[in-house]
Amino acid sequence: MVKSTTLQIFLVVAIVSFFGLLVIHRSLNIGAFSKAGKFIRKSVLADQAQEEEVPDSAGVPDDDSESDEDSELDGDTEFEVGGNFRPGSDDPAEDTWSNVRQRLPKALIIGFSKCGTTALRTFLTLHPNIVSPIEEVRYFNFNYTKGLDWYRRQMPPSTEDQITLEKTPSYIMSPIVLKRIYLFDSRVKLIIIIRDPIVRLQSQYAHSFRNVPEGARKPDFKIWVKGDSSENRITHFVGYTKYIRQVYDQFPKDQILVLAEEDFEQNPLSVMKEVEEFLGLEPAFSKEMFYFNKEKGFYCFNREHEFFPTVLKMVKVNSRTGCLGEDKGRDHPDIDEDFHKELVQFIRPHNEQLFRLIGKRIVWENFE
Ligand SMILES: Nc1ncnc2c1ncn2[C@@H]1O[C@H](COP(=O)(O)OS(=O)(=O)O)[C@@H](OP(=O)(O)O)[C@H]1O
Repeated sequence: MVKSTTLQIFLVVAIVSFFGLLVIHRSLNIGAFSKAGKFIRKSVLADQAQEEEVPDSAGVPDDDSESDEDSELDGDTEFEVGGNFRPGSDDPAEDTWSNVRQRLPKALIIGFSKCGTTALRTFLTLHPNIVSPIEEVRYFNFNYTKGLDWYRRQMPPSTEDQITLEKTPSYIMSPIVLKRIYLFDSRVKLIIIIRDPIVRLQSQYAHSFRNVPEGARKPDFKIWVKGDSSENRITHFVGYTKYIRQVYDQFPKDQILVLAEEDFEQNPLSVMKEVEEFLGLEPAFSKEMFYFNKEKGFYCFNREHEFFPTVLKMVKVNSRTGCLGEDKGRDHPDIDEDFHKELVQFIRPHNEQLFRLIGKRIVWENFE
């Protein structure tokens, strides 16, 4: 009798405790937390799956173009919400705020590596109507299978009146990639920057052997340039005509702007104004935005300019000097006189073809 009463009491206490705990659990919304946990884990896994390296199915030749990752910089490279977002009003109720989102590019810098593409992209972000991701996204060649939504998510937030600009100089190397870009947006604006082919070779050489310790032997420039039959660097680095013709074959000419690194290096403002007009933007660039840094030997950002703090969120620059990192502006190798003559003689007819194609002549010191 006593035993059964104890058992009954025990059962009642157990049932009451069970329901009590259930109520507490619900009221604390623990279930919702664990659901949220599951959701977050799922999203992370999905993101990880998307981040996995996808082999290049387009067979795009590797031009050994440099990733920005190895820059030695001390600038603030974090995006803040808004990136280049400069709302006209501080009032969040204003319409502008609700328009802020990540948008696909309307303009691309598609080539060529070692021709000032980083400096061009970086300086262009000074325009209040241009936003640009800090890294080369390489969507149309190496990350194509990740899909457009992934591509969009690599872009900084922007407002409706801002243009998103992406630069991946290796896009120009493959007609398959150009076709993909056309299918993505047949009206996209394309910017191409070229450089004296001999200087470009020197720049690539300096980049390729950047990690060889001081005093250690580097391969001879001439041997490196000639390579073996499968890797003739002259064909690869001098073939502007072939690659630009492929762009002209795919896109209307008025969507393509060809610039010269030499013009940009010596007078960034005039080149940037040309880009501004090409993109149909209101004039915003001014000479006060830059200064020539003698030590660096290049134009750099003027840190005093009111736009500089905004730009710092989108670019990798040295926040002390406003210059690009040490990976830009490297020392170039000397060229033996006879080999220089040989190069000039070989490349000159290619240049003439190029000038005819783009409809303008460029003054290249090595060919004067
Ligand atoms: N303002 C300014 N600051 C620094 N560097 C400048 C600038 N303007 C043009 N350049 C030249 O840009 C060259 C690098 O070109 P890219 O940025 O296209 O190289 S990469 O393909 O993205 O690696 C780089 O080549 P190297 O001199 O061989 O390093 C520079 O000469």
